[in-house]
Amino acid sequence: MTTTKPTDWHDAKLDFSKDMSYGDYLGLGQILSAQHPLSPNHNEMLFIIQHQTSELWIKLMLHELHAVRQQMRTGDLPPAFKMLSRVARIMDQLVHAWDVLATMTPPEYTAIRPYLGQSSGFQSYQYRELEFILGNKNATLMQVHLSAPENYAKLDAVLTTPSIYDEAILLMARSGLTIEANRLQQDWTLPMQSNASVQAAWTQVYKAPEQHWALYELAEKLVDLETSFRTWRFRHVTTVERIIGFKTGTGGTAGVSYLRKMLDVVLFPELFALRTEL
Ligand code: HEM
Ligand SMILES: N[C@@H](CC(=O)c1ccccc1NC=O)C(=O)O
Repeated sequence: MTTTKPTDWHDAKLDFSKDMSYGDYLGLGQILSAQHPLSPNHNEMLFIIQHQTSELWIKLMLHELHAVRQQMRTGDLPPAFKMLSRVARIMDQLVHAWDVLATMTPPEYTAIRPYLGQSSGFQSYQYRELEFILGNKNATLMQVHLSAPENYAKLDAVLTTPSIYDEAILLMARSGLTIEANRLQQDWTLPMQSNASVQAAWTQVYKAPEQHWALYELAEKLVDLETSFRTWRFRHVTTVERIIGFKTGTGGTAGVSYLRKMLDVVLFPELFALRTEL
């Protein structure tokens, strides 16, 4: 008769007919059956999983940033700092993810591209929400989402309310720093515009950090996040140029030249401009 020797996994639970398992908890049935390549090309699985994992990480960034915005409204900054650090590390992870996608060569992608139709990352509502909640508002781009009312409503709620950066400015005003009244009651759907009183207030913070420590720390967390985001944009455009050259985008933009313009976006303009004054 053979006897089983006790091992490190001897007491491991093996029967999940009645109990919640790993896959049940994580909803793996749904997640792992959501890859549906349309082309016969081997590399399409990479393309799909790269985008799906990016969207999952963006979902987590949004989850964190909505909580950050709430904590900023109530003035509870230490938990917000921790969440902002997490968001910046997620963005760094997405920066490194470009290395995986860059293993796809132009002929490999060319075999997949005709199957993508007019779909494009340009239509990612989570990505647009990420831009909006950080302050890069663009009301025109809402049109893309008219055909999906639930996504439209969520995006509209973020478009029409103060961004994380607006909340930082409101917080500065509540802390006694002088901010122009117009900037505190503006139309929140407007694109980012630099404001002299905001820059002057941040400059005061940076010139006397010990008097404004929480705002100082918040500012540096935002600069960290913007730095990671800029790196993501840069890796996107360089990876795209490497794979499709200067072809127009499936989403209808000029492609690389559109993405290059996006490198000029500054999410928190005064935080960068003030550095010249220090
Ligand atoms: C082979 C890989 C990729 C190519 C060739 C590519 C190409 C492009 C192009 C040409 C655009 C401009 C819009 C258009 O006309 O289509 C665009 C936009 C965009 N792509 Fe990609 N992309 C790639 C991978 C990715 C990945 C992995 C993500 C991650 C989620 C992504 C997210 C986006 C987003 C969010 C936009 C909109 C950017 C904005 O409006 O600022 N792309 N992409
Ligand atoms: N805009 C890309 C297509 C593309 O990359 C894409 C298509 C469908 C789903 C996600 C995509 N990724 C990012 O834009 C292109 O022009 O090739």
